[in-house]
Amino acid sequence: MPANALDISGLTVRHGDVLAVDGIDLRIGRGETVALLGPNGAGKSSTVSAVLGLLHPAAGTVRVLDRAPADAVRAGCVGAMLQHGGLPSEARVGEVLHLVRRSYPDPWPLEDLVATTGIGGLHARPAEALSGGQRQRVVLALALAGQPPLLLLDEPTSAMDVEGRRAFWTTMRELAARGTTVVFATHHLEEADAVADRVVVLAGGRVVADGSSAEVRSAVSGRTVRLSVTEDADLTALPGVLSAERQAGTAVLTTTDPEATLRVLLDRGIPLADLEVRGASLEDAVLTLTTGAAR
Ligand SMILES: Nc1ncnc2c1ncn2[C@@H]1O[C@H](COP(=O)(O)OP(=O)(O)OP(=O)(O)O)[C@@H](O)[C@H]1O
Repeated sequence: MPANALDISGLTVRHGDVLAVDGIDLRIGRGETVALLGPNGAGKSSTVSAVLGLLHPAAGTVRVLDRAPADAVRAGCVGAMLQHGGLPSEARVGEVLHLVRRSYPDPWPLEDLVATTGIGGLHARPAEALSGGQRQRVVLALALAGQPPLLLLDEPTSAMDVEGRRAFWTTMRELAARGTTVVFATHHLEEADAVADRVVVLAGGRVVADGSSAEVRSAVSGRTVRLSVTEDADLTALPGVLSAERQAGTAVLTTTDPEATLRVLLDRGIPLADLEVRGASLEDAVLTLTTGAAR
């Protein structure tokens, strides 16, 4: 059995004149749950498309479970949810599910699949009559129908409500616990933080960070200090402070030395009302890492 679910070397993807992916190397081991993060246009979807064999790289190689992408897909090793994944509009959900399950040698048992993806009650519904979130759940069911060892998900929860998202990530955690490799692109950084054991940050078609969420967050120095302040509070020349903003009576300070900053605030007689000190969030880290890196 191959050790890696994905082996990407020097992957370069062009769409006409646009260099979407600029020579990335990425190895993802079996059973990992990996979030692909980065701003619009960073190259996440293009990478996913190359892994699915939907486009030809301009350079580099992609191996999926030690096979060429199209072979891996044909062998039923990959389940995918794409941003623009279509469903035949007039076909009923039950029919599509039946057809897709039938094409796999060892399909996911129907009742369990329906319960897991929360699509009970949608069987007789034509695809065109589904809400955005329902459609995403049906597409998930289709992606899981063959019990693939690798799941590739491009913004899978973008149309789901809070409950749908929670259920979705619970399913993903269960799949990961069973050894499924899950690779997902998202703009919901709190989901990546909670679910992924590794995050890969892309910007301008390159990998700008790769590690656990804690590692990526720690690459960004600075803590955020928030406190309620009056208009005349002097926030100038505070030690350690990289940036200071006021937002409707709240001061937001980014500082490399919260203790020194707070000591001087106290010396100036500024009360530490509603004080909150926190480390960089994944969102702060991704913003810092990708600002200026995108083309
Ligand atoms: N079919 C296409 N034709 C021309 N340019 C494209 C095409 N698809 C993507 N691009 C360009 O390639 C670059 C990378 O796009 P890609 O969709 O891979 O980024 P992304 O990180 O998935 O972005 P998003 O978060 O907005 O989905 C962008 O500059 C985009 O405009």
